[in-house]
Amino acid sequence: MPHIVYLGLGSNIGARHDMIEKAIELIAEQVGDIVLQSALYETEPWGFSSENLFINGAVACQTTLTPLEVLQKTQAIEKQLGRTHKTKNGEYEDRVIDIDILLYDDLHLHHSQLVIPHPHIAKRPFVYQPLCDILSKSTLERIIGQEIPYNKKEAQ
Ligand SMILES: Nc1nc2c(c(=O)[nH]1)N=C(CO)CN2
Repeated sequence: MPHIVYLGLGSNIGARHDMIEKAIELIAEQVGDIVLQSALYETEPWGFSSENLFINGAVACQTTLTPLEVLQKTQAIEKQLGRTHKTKNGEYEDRVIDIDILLYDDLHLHHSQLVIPHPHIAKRPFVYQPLCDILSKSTLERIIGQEIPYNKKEAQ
């Protein structure tokens, strides 16, 4: 039975658009067909300071993998694309590529390595803006059980 996994993508150093595109190609090969793809947005670093703006996007991917298998694949793809480590002292830092699992169908999962839905969707515009390109805000709010402070028309 196929599932739909929503992934968030971000890059703020190097060839940012190329990195995101390359990540999407590898996701299509290793996780499953991309069924929807958001616009790419240039965003201010959120939660830390850096002069390097991010490119953020999101995709919906049809997969037969389990959530933990998706995590293994996306972490392997991050490594393939040159990501060396996740964080330094638990603080955010510049990164060539970041792939986050945002949603997996309407599953709620609490695992030591993985929490789904991604716990910070509702407070991170760089996550919910692209996600709302490919999923209705009301569906997203129903799945996460929280309201999203977002108005697509005002955001143009
Ligand atoms: N704009 C933006 N800010 C961030 C991002 C990101 O992808 N985009 N990722 C972070 C850690 O995951 C921390 N801050």
